[in-house]
Amino acid sequence: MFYMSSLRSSSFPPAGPQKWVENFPIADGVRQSPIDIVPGQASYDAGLKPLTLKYDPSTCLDILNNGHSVQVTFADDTDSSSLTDGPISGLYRLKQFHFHWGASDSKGSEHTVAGTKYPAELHLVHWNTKYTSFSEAASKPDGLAVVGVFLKIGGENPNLQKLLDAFDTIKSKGKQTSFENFDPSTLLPGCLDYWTYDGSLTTPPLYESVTWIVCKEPISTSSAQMAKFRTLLFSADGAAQDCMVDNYRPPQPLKGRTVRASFK
Ligand SMILES: NS(=O)(=O)c1cccc(F)c1F
Ligand SMILES: [Zn+2]
Repeated sequence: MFYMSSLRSSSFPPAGPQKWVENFPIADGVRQSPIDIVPGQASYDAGLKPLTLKYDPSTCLDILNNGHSVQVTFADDTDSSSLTDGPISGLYRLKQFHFHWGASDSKGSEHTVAGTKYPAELHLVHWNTKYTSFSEAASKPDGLAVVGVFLKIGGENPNLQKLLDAFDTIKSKGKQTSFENFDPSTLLPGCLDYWTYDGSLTTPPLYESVTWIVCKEPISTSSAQMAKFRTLLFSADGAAQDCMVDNYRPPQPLKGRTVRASFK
């Protein structure tokens, strides 16, 4: 079960990342995410294949404020939107994508690159079809593969704008609206060079079930577009307004893990 409910007031999630270990002891586990990626310490692996991402826009269903992020959900009853190759074996189906961002443009990403924080990070969540569902896969060591894409401040991103235009209708926690025919590949960078390592969900229940695939090249967003993310609320309609910002977990200890690079 994701995002255990809590009696506390709304914040990312109920209590900050420093408190999660109380209810989720795996928070201090051996393969926690995110991490700081140090390019000079990554190992180039010539055996790593390029990513194969095949997304069918007709599988796009809706956009949701789940009280922790904005999430776009996909129909995952067929292989129409999938990830293959890269560091994984088999086929993983796209389930959802969501974002993490900061209260200002100086922070917001979960992974960092040699200590550099980006203003936001996109996560495309896929589950291993050797299992029967996302829920079954979510707790298995090879259950999930998440593609992470950094957002940097630059020109306005017209593809991202399609999402932002829906935000006024999903301002508060629990709001969702139909969102059809969106192609998530329009949010991918031109170059799909990546770093990969074994990690976890970055939010409770923090399952150590994720093969992380973090793209080296960021996509662009404007400062005005980042401001739009910050108009979303952690809080539900009628509750005191709690701006949805800083919904990122800071980097966690590497604990001896190797980060591999698909590029020299
Ligand atoms: N931030 S995250 O990509 O690790 C993530 C969060 C919630 C559910 C997930 F399946 C997931 F992968
Ligand atoms: Zn995420």
